[in-house]
Amino acid sequence: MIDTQDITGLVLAGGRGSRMGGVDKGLQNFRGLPLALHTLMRLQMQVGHVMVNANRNLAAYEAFGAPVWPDVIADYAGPLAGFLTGLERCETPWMLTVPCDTPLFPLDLAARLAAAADQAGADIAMAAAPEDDGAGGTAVRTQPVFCLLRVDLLESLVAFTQAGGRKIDAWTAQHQHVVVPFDQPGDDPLAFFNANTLAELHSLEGSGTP
Ligand SMILES: Nc1nc2c(ncn2[C@@H]2O[C@H](COP(=O)(O)OP(=O)(O)OP(=O)(O)O)[C@@H](O)[C@H]2O)c(=O)[nH]1
Ligand SMILES: [Mg+2]
Repeated sequence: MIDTQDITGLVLAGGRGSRMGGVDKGLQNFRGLPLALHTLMRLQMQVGHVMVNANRNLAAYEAFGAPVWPDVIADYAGPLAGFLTGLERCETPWMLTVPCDTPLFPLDLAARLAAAADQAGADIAMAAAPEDDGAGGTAVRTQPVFCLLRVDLLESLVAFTQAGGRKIDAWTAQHQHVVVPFDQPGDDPLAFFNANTLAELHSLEGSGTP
């Protein structure tokens, strides 16, 4: 059994935030708190340890009280650069990544990913959730930035990124992985809605979901 206390949660806040006008997304206000702090608190109650990956305004992130690590590879190489940075710093056997722009993510994310990884004997468990399919319906899509992974995959990720790899799916496909759908009765349809623009952030802030 994977003990959720053996998981370190990593808040991914290292992006450019270009669709938000280039602001530091994690520091935008959400229900009275910086978005990344809201995310950190929601993650902290699910796992044993937490840390933050950020590339700007590091002092503001450090004020949250958790360790803050900037990308170990340069030039905003994408979320996988955050995975790599976290794996290098992680001191528990498992790490769970969560992006800072999806503040209503499930309160049972860590527990369900851990249970599925256990059951499948997998090294990686990723969430999947219903999304607009662009044709008036919904389709369940993998949300690869919600990723529980074994920390001993570090060497593999170093090799993948050194060879120029940047796509999360291309890397996870090389390992035993399981996809966990969060589309069960009782699952919040807004849980994986990510705010890429300020308008999206404000609409999420006003939703009834706690
Ligand atoms: N460490 C790190 N994280 C990143 C990078 N790019 C994106 N992310 C993170 O990956 C998650 C998903 O990112 P997106 O919403 O696609 O990108 P973003 O940079 O936040 O915003 P856009 O520039 O508008 O795409 C967010 O949590 C980002 O903080 C990067 O270069 N380095
Ligand atoms: Mg996003």
